[in-house]
Amino acid sequence: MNRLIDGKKISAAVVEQLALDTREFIATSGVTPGLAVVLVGEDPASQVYVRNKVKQATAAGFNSTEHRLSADTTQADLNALVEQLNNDPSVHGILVQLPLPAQLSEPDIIRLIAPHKDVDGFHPLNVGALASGGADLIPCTPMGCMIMLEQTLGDLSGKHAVVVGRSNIVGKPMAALLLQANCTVTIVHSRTQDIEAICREADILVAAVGRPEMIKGSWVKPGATVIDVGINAVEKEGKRRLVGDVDFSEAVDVAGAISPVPGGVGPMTIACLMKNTLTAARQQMSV
Ligand SMILES: Nc1nc(=O)c2c([nH]1)NC[C@@H]1CN(c3ccc(C(=O)N[C@@H](CCC(=O)O)C(=O)O)cc3)C=[N+]21
Repeated sequence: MNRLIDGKKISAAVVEQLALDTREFIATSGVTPGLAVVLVGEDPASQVYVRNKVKQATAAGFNSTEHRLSADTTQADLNALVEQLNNDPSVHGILVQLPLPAQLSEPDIIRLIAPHKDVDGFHPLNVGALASGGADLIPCTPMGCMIMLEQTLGDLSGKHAVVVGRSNIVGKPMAALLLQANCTVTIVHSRTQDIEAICREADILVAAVGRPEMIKGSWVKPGATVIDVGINAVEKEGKRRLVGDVDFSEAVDVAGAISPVPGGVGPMTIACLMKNTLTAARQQMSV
C-alpha cells in the first residue's frame, strides 16, 4: 500500500504547535518574535512565497514586516537595509529572498546577515555549525524534509539515503542532516555516472535538482520513501502547473511513500522558517 506524505497536513500541525510555543514565549519574555522578509524585484512567484511567509508568520503569532526593493537596487542599498535589520531589536529573523538580481552578490549579503538572525541557515557560521553537528538555525527545506521522513519512517538509522542535487540551500545541508540521523548518505549530481542505478539503491530518495519530472518510476526501489523538493512551473495542456523533480504518476506506484508537489515540501519549508524564527528569538532573549 502506498502512502502520501501530506506536507500540508504535517506543516499545519507544526505551525499549530509553534503557535502554542510562541504564546508561551511571549508570556514569559514579554517579546513578540519578529520576522523581516526582504524581496528585491518583482518576480511573481517570489511574491507568492513572500505573501505565504508573511501569512504564516501572522498565524504563528509573530510580527512580520515585508521590505520590497526595486529590481535595480544597488548592493549598497541592500546592505544598508540588512544592517538596519541586524540592528533592530524587534527583528529576530531576517530572510532575503533568493535568487537576487544579477548586480547583487548573494554570498556578500548572506555573510552580512547577523548569524543569530539568519533564519535560512545560509551564513557560513551556521553552515559550519551544521557540518559539525551543532546548529541551531538549520536550512528550512532540509529541516522540513527531515520532519516528513521521521514521521513516515521513525528511526532513519542505517538506511541508505540518496540525495539528488548538491546545492548549498538543499542538497548539501540535506546530506548533513541525514548523516546526523545515522543514514548512509550518497550525493549524486549532474556529473555522476549511472545516476539511475544509484537512485535505485536508495531506501530514502530526496530529489532536489530543479528539473521537472527527471526521476522516473524505474529509478525508484520498490517500497522506497521519496521526498520531492522540486517546485517547477511547467505548461501542461495549455495551463501553468507545478510539478516536482520526480515523475509522480510513475513513482507513486513503486514508492512505499512519496511527497507530492504541490502540497509536499513547500508548506514544510515555510513551517520550518517559522520554527527558526522562534528559535532565533529565544536565543536573542536569553542573552
Ligand atoms: N532566502 C530564501 N529562502 C527560501 O526559503 C526561499 C527563497 N529564498 N527563495 C525561493 C525559495 C522557494 N521557496 C518556497 C517555499 C514554499 C513554497 C510553497 O509553499 N509551495 C506550495 C505551492 C505554492 C504555489 O501554488 O505556487 C506547495 O508546494 O504546495 C514554494 C517555494 C522558498 N524559497
